[in-house]
Amino acid sequence: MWIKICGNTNLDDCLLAAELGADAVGFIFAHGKRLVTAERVAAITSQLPGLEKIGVFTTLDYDTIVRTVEEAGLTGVQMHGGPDYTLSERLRAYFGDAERCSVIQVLPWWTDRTADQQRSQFTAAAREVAEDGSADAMLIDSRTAQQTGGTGIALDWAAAHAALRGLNYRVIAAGGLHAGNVADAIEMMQPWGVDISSGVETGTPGRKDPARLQAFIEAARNAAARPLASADIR
Ligand SMILES: O=C(O)c1ccccc1NCC(=O)[C@H](O)[C@H](O)COP(=O)(O)O
Repeated sequence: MWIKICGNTNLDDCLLAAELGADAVGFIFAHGKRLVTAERVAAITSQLPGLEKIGVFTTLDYDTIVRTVEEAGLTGVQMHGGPDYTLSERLRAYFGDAERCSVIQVLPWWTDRTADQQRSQFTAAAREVAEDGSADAMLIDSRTAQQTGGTGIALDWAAAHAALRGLNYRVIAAGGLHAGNVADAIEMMQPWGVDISSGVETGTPGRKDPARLQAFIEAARNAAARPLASADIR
């Protein structure tokens, strides 16, 4: 199970995430409570060996993304403004393989719409990401009319899983996860990875709570090690 801790703003939280066994840390280059600059992130990533460093973008501007990846020392891009297949392909062509820079396409799950209202559009978008093939994974995240990401709201994992059925592609589950619900999310969605931000914070957005961080990573690792109760393995 690939585990990403998102919305970081300081080195200490990233070092702790690495020590506790996270695979990736994320930084938000989009307006909101956890916005960071490339300069600030460069000071963090230069002291973080061996961990994936993912930049989260709502912009679809190719030049801005490439420049930020290079200035901030990132190893991956999470595209919250799309999906945009042309941009994904251009980033893949520029950076080469995922070793240099992975590309994650975000598919929104609208928490203010029912599963029936969004299923067909969601499934069509997921199929397009899979058929296009230029992204390394698709990340399913809660979206509201007000917030593009970092909502802290859980989505309907079973409905999302059903809408993704038959797709042979890496899926990352996100949106409102925490130590108490990640096992259910893993059981119901059967993702390749999980991503969290708000659920490992207590007060200030962008500051991670060590106890919550540890509890989340342990819960995700334990859940991933258990055989699935459901026989429905994608
Ligand atoms: O966190 C933000 O402020 C943000 C703003 C715009 C786009 C994405 C943003 N965050 C992305 C994430 O932190 C995570 O990838 C994901 O949304 C999970 O967040 P959470 O529900 O808080 O666990």
